[in-house]
Amino acid sequence: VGPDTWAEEFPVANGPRQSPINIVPKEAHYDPSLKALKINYDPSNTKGILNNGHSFQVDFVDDTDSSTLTGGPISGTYRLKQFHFHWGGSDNRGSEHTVNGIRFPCELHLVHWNTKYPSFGEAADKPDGLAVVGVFLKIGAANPRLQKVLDALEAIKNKGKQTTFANFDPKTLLPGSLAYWTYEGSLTTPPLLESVTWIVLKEPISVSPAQMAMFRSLHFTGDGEAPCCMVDNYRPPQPLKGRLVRASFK
Ligand SMILES: NS(=O)(=O)c1ccc(C(=O)NCc2ccccc2F)cc1
Ligand SMILES: [Zn+2]
Repeated sequence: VGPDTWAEEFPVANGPRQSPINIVPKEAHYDPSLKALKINYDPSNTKGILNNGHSFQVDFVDDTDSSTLTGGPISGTYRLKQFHFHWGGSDNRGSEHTVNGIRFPCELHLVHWNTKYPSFGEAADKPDGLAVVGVFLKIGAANPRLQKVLDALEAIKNKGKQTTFANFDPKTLLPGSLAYWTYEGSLTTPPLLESVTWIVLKEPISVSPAQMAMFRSLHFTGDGEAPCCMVDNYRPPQPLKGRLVRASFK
């Protein structure tokens, strides 16, 4: 049921480009040819918020190029599909990527698909199909931009619940610096497809302990089931298998 059993049904779980990974900054290669990230999101594309039973996600209308990611390590235009988070049962764990073995309490993923393919579903199994921007959350002051998302959670406490969520600009969740590490990886949940160019921002954003408690108030379980708090929905770091991690900064 957890990450240790996934290889039985999804053999790619032991593949050559699995995610997440532990990032060792000293072993990352600064690549001066890496471009700056270009992120343009249209808040009116916000479609709704859903408890999918393993996280919650905010979905976006992705039938036009109005919310896109370009530049950085990618070529072409990738459209924002959704963003979601991974978090722990306590503040000492929760992120999927780690930095020098340090785990953050939470990690944000902004999921984009390559418009050279007709849809997310078509892009999801191509080696250059997806690009996910990862942002670490670090315990500190309450994050007012995050609070708007967290205020919607009481309406989607249980698996399968969804509600309207409008006019949210995910760009407000990004840190001041867009400096990043990048490597070729995979989805971190089944089907674990090896189709993701990972772009992990170096600078974390803040989250308060009270805000972390709001993440942990969600349930993995559906209405009528014995409630089970949604926590520790992260996959631990996977073997690097010789992959290069590049840095956009010195
Ligand atoms: N944690 S993450 O690496 O950012 C991640 C992002 C997206 C998915 C996803 O869309 N899964 C469903 C799915 C997968 C493949 C095809 C269609 C799907 F709906 C899973 C993991
Ligand atoms: Zn994720």
